[in-house]
Amino acid sequence: MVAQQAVCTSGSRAVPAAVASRQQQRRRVGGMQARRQTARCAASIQFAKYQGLGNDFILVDNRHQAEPVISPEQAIKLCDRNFGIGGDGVIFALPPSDGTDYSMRIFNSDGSEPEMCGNGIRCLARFVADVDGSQPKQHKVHTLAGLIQPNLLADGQVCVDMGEPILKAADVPTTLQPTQGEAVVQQQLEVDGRTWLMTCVSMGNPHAITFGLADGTPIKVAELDLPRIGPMFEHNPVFPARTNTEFVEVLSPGHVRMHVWERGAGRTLACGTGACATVVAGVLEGKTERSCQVDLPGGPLHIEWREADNRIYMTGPAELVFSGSVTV
Ligand SMILES: N[C@H](CCC[C@H](N)C(=O)O)C(=O)O
Repeated sequence: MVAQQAVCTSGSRAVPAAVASRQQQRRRVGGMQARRQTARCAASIQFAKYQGLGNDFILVDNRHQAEPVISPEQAIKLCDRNFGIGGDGVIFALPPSDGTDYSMRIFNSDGSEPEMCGNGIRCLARFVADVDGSQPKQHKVHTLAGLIQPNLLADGQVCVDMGEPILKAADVPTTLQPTQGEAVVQQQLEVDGRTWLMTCVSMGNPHAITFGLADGTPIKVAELDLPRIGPMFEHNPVFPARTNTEFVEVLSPGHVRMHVWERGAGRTLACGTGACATVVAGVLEGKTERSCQVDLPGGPLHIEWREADNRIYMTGPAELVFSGSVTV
């Protein structure tokens, strides 16, 4: 995206001399302001494109300053797949906080800022290790969802300690009524003229998971019309912060298939926090084991909701696609 130059084109109609010279003066000043504006705004930014199961991100090493060098509005343009670099979001490595190695922030492709991104933090850990030339090891990352710890494995995969799930309805957040203590499990929700059974889980960001309808009809992911029904869940008033929505088909207690409509990014090929939330929901609903393979359109993630510490561990890939520079 090249910085916009203000281009003034003056009409060819005749005007009185006094007015013409005032107009000429204004044009001169305007031109200088435009050049100054362009000079002030234009900056060439180095980036790298990474993807985790096709959930792709523009990564920026922003550890030299606390504020992201790209604004949410610029992130929208950079994520555009025709007029920009293309991506599901922009992720920043920022200076450390509270004794961590670095911090993470992310802007979705709609410019909104989520608390956390599972595929994204795998990509970020790989990116930082590539930039620093460091060996595989555990990173401590400060995020809006708290401390998250990606571990770069020797086989190239990344295993992330995603912390504990948040189940209290008000903290997801959702206004759906709890059904199991403070948790919303298989609660009914009318969408698109059908009654869905929803389980709500936060991984720092909100997720609404459904395995099927109240009449017992199970999800068949191949039959979903996500572009049509996804926004009906994302913007539903029972989700005050909007929501990511996961549609899950059970293949076996240790193996599910999941398609996702993401808050602020729409249909993506994979969602790491969504896969974690899916396994939590599956266990709460008695449909899956705590250790489960989640098949997404972009590929599989392995998720374990460890009983011993109540923490969720996600293992999957993170790969460099290309790097470059962009003027914003
Ligand atoms: N769109 C999500 C953030 C990205 C999550 C997803 N890409 C992941 O891998 O967890 C939200 O607004 O909560």
